[in-house]
Amino acid sequence: MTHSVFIDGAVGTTGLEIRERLAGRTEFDVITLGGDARKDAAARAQALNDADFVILCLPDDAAREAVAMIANDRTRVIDASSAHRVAEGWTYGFAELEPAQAAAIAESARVSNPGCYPTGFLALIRPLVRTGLVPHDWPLSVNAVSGYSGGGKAMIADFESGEETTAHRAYGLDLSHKHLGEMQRHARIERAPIFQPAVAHTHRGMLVEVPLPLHALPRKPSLASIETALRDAYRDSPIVGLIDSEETRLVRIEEDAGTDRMTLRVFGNAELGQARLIATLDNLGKGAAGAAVQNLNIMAGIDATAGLRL
Ligand SMILES: NC(=O)C1=CN([C@@H]2O[C@H](COP(=O)(O)OP(=O)(O)OC[C@H]3O[C@@H](n4cnc5c(N)ncnc54)[C@H](OP(=O)(O)O)[C@@H]3O)[C@@H](O)[C@H]2O)C=CC1
Ligand SMILES: CC(=O)N[C@@H](CCC(=O)OP(=O)(O)O)C(=O)O
Repeated sequence: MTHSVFIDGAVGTTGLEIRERLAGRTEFDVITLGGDARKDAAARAQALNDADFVILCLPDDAAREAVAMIANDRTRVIDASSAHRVAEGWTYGFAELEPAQAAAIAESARVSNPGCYPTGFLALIRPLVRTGLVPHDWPLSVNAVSGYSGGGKAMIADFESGEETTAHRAYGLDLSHKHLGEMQRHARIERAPIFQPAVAHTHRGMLVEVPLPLHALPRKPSLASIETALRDAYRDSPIVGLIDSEETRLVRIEEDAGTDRMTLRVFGNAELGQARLIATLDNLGKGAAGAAVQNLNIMAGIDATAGLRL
């Protein structure tokens, strides 16, 4: 059976990456709009209603508009934007997050892709909260660096034109980044973490870190118990995995760039009771296009890893 898939925003950074992953897939008939039609309301409304699946690779407002244009009960939506990540009636499209999440995605008509930073943060923290090693009210923080493609076409142009020459810049300085809501909601914690994002002068890739003072946590978990909780959570995943970090001395932002996988590592100093958890992923891979294609596969009842770069 062939499913029709309309990519709205197909010439943007995320849209192009999804097209590459779906090229040559016989299960899907990919529809895109070219030229003036790609922003023409009537052409988009028709494509949105004709398709079995729609993948929205648009700014938030345009994504909300696109959803409002769907006037049938058949078309199923995957939204790559941040418009619906904590919205009523939407399933959070992070298949590995909870034991029943992939099944919920498979049944859903409205799936929201996670943000790239929350993908790293939640992968590290949710299993620790679920198992009680980190309490729901613990004051968490997350430090993260992204490649500049995380800012889409506009940021790519800034860095590649030479207008922005920095090696590394911190932002989100008002501590109100748009990813806070989904981090809090889906980690199931009582307060948003202190989030310290930055952009590096590299095209793609991410390094997301959560520091944990183990000595101060109520259960005083060991590094080994943190590692076990994470290993157990992703034991069956071909996409998210914990690697043994004993011999690791450096972690590069590009570690998983160009792939759709995510790698977790636990470092620490047992004597001081301190841990440093690190996730690496590609902002355009598991952070965007890889997750969208994974969700599409799951919703279509196909092997979740089909077409992914692992
Ligand atoms: N880049 C990343 O790493 C990630 C991005 N995302 C999210 O994915 C979405 C897309 O981001 P990204 O690909 O980076 O952004 P880009 O700016 O690269 O692409 C967005 C595309 O949407 C098009 N567009 C804008 N408004 C409309 C409209 N009204 N109708 C039709 N097309 C429209 C733009 O057209 P034009 O070409 O004319 O500007 C552009 O091609 C965003 O919501 C972003 O937040 C999510 C995770 C990671
Ligand atoms: C480097 C950079 O600017 N990154 C983007 C997030 C990219 C991402 O996850 O996209 P969503 O907009 O879909 O959440 C930012 O911080 O706003």
